[in-house]
Amino acid sequence: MIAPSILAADFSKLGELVREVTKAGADRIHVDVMDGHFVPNLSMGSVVVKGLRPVTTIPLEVHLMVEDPGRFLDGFVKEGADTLIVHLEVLADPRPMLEHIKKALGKKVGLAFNPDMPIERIEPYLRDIDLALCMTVFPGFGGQAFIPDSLERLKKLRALVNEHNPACEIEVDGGIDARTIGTAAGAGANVFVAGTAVFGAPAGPAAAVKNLALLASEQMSW
Ligand SMILES: O=C(CO)[C@@H](O)[C@H](O)COP(=O)(O)O
Ligand SMILES: [Co+2]
Repeated sequence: MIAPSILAADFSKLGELVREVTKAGADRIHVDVMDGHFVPNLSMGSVVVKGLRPVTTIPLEVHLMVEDPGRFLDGFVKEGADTLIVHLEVLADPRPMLEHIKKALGKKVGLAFNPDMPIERIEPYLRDIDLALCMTVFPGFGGQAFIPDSLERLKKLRALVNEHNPACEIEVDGGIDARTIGTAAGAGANVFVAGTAVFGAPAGPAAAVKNLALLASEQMSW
């Protein structure tokens, strides 16, 4: 599955671009939310989800790179978010929030973690989540290079997901492009966030979505 990240889109044409990737077969839209504290950058809030909701029928997933995600969940749900992804780094005890998103808010829940988080730390929560978001760059900016060590981490994560919750998706985020998507798929990922590789593609976003989906599907042998 391909999840174009709108962080790399031309915001003056956001609706048009989201319509284009939807038509090209994108599976979900990835919305990067940054608070300037958890990551050294600011991005967008629930008003963007509100604007995009009528534009596309595919799910909108919100990647909350914020220190205090609990403050923002209701707002994103109200505006039409389908999946809420929170970072393990900011949660002393993740379970109450994971359960709140799933049971009280009735939304899909993702748990994200940075490239320096030991994979074993995710294991206790795999049964509580719909999606494990393995960062393949340090969060905060689009256009960074995929960290090669991520491949070994993905293999470990795939083994743990298969053992505990095979329905849990493994999403990769950061530096995913035509050169890296195949190896990430081969190592165990099945959802691919791509910002620059979609919205900055010389051939255009629609062609990029189709090409990335093809390259990933050829390598998913696990
Ligand atoms: O969460 C983030 C960055 O913190 C990502 O979702 C980026 O937006 C992906 O951008 P590319 O690396 O694909 O350009
Ligand atoms: Co993201």
